[in-house]
Amino acid sequence: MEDILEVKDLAMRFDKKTVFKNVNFKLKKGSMTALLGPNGTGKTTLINILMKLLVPSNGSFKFSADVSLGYVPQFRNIDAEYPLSIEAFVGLNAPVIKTDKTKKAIKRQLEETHLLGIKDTRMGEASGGQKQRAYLAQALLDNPDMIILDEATASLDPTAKEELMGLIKHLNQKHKITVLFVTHDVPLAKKYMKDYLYLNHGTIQQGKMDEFKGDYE
Ligand SMILES: Nc1ncnc2c1ncn2[C@@H]1O[C@H](COP(=O)(O)OP(=O)(O)OP(=O)(O)O)[C@@H](O)[C@H]1O
Repeated sequence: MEDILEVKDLAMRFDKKTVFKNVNFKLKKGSMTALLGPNGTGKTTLINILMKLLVPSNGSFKFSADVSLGYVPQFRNIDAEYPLSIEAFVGLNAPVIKTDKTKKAIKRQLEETHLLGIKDTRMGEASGGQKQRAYLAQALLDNPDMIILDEATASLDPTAKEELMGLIKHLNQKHKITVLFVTHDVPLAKKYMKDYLYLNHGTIQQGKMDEFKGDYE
């Protein structure tokens, strides 16, 4: 299987503090990888570099040609008063004037993420799992080849976690979407992901998820 991402000698320093260095890895198209590591080891920093929100101090990375990336953040910045409906929120990732084609695409993603029945619910009053699926639907509007989820299951209850992960697995199997999933939840990663990247002590290791033996859980 072809690579979708190649990371070479990546390093990140903030002022004098080196977060990581010599980070090298490749991800295959259609792979499911957990990005693990203790707090503060640079998982979010690495994602921000891949999303081109940060410029690395050293090294380079390359996605395969024409790759479309989707990003699913944690929903923590949505407060109870947030006025938009789930449908309108998903549509934020589309032009303001919605053509019929766009409206259909939004409907399809609401269906895909099991939100169509509650599309008029206000985001502010949606449950954590529903909010997270709305972020996922938003990211899916771009028809991504790869999605990056940053601690998307943190603060969800067990049922919502399983539902989100089931959906991610379905997207991987049905649409061959490559998944990079940042998490602290090793059991969940063992259940749903195939490979791991483990960021610790300033560098990275890669392996098969069922063989992961990190010194933290
Ligand atoms: N803009 C910045 N300026 C200076 N230091 C930063 C900046 N962003 C992150 N850091 C530092 O880089 C280190 C890695 O942070 P990062 O948020 O990437 O870790 P993380 O592995 O995602 O942590 P967590 O699991 O707690 O989310 C931390 O020590 C953090 O304080």
